[in-house]
Amino acid sequence: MLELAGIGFHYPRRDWVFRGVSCVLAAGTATAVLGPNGSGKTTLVRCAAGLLTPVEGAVHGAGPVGFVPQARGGTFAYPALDMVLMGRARQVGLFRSPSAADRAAALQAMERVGVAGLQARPFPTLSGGEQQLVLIARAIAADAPVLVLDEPATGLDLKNQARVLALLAELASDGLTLLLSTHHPDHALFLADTVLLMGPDGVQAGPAQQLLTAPALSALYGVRVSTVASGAGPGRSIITHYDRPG
Ligand SMILES: Nc1ncnc2c1ncn2[C@@H]1O[C@H](COP(=O)(O)OP(=O)(O)OP(=O)(O)O)[C@@H](O)[C@H]1O
Repeated sequence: MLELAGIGFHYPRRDWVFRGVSCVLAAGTATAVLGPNGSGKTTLVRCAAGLLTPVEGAVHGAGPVGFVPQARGGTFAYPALDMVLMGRARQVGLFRSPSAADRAAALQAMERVGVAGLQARPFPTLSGGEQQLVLIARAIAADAPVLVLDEPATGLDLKNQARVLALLAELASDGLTLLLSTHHPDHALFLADTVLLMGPDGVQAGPAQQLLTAPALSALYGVRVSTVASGAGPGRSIITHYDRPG
């Protein structure tokens, strides 16, 4: 469980990114944050994960949070398995080496995400999508009751997007609390119980099925969007219409 209690944030000497965001994220549910580039999704999920301190309001949570950042290269050439083992820091403790059980948990997380075959590869030599999957495995290996993911599908092909969505749905049904930012309204429709829409007039929180409508998404992104019936998830998919100029 995680609660955002009236949180607001601005960077030093900058305008507010958002204010007054309140939302209760129950165990066993997924919450998706949507909004245009620069609307504050990363800032919000970093506040929720405890990586940034809100300027006003507070984040209440019980227990540790696993965090999946956006994959952006890597400075140190650790093997992918060692990257995932870093997720076990809480279990390993300071000044100790990972146990066989920690290595088994890391490997199991990599298998779940489908990247066990990459375990010996230096992290920076992996493709963007492969790095993203390894970072997801690292957060799963942490065994935290709350998982916060910043655009987890970025850089993933369609099959890996489907794999990650299915895995996240499974983790939510296992009882984890999930919070993710996404540029894919379809993913939010499939996965999320609750959405936070970061619009120019503030942040709207509510049930995904009520807020993810074609008019609301058209207004949020400033493009023509419609919904079609589909067999997947809640039975609706989102179509974006690309207009040629002239
Ligand atoms: N370290 C920082 N210092 C100052 N301003 C920042 C910093 N990080 C982000 N910002 C600004 O805060 C606002 C929100 O940024 P944020 O990265 O949270 O948006 P986002 O919705 O995640 O964007 P995107 O979809 O492009 O990833 C933007 O105007 C951005 O320029």
